[in-house]
Amino acid sequence: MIRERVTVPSIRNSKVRLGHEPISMITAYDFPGARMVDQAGADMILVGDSLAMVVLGHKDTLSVTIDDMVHHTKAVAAADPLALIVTDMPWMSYHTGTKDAVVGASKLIRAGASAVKIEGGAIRAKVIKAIVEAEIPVVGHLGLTPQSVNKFGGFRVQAKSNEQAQALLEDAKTVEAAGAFCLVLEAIPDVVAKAVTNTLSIPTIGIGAGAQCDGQVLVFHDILGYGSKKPPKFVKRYANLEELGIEGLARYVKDVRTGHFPDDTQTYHDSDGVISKLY
Ligand SMILES: Nc1nc(=O)c2c([nH]1)NC[C@@H]1CN(c3ccc(C(=O)N[C@@H](CCC(=O)O)C(=O)O)cc3)CN21
Ligand SMILES: CC(C)C(=O)C(=O)O
Ligand SMILES: [Mg+2]
Repeated sequence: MIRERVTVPSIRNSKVRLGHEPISMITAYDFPGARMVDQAGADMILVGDSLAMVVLGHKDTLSVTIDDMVHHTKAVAAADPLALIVTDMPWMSYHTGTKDAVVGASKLIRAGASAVKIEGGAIRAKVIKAIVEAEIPVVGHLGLTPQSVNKFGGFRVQAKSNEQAQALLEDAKTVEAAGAFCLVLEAIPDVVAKAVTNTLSIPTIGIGAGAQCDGQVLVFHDILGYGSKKPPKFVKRYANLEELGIEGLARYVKDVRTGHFPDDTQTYHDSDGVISKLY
């Protein structure tokens, strides 16, 4: 089967209950990463603000700016993936008013994203609406919204009480009504994600939200075992890139030290014999 370019309408229509297979989404932050994700056949690439943590080594996602997200979106878009590129609106790029939010979102679109992602429910309805009205597709994000880390007092599983679960369902309806075309659900009990998935007509994409969502997303570095920090419970590791990488790098270091690199195949010669005496 020839893979087609993934579009916003094709994702919007991908509810599992309508017979579609689950949506697969993976983060990428640069050109080689985007190539790998696209060649793996993922439907969507998320240029996540998790970039702050997994690429830059910071303790949370609050340090990255709209300019950082533009920079990395350009690198991902340079891979010209068939997967749909969604870029996170970073912290404080949509909290200061709808105009700032729309201008910020437009920068991400000009950098090569096809949609932007916004964390939060009812409190962000106005801003989601404004961006959608500017004809920029929006992905919602509820549950463990990492930009709320200081409010939550850490990266904690959300919607664990009946009251909070009901509030999350209401937020999800509000995000859909505001015009989002899909919704990420992060670190919530599976029963809550199931209720949201069954209630909404836009697809849900889970990360630590159980198997009932219309899709799944994980961080590139978590899937590949690239980066040494302990990943969250919801991660399944499919490779150990760090181990593989260290092994390759160590062989290079050893070859340099023992004089086995470079050899003739990696060396240029004066093949025309024109270089005689050099002083
Ligand atoms: N590598 C990585 N993977 C991610 O999925 C990810 C990031 N970084 N950075 C941005 C956010 C932050 N995320 C996180 C980070 C930590 C936990 C975590 O430690 N969770 C605990 C449960 C905490 C509790 O509720 O008590 C766990 O053990 O899973 C969860 C999500 C998800 N995102
Ligand atoms: C974890 C996903 C959903 C995300 O927002 C990110 O990678 O920044
Ligand atoms: Mg994010």
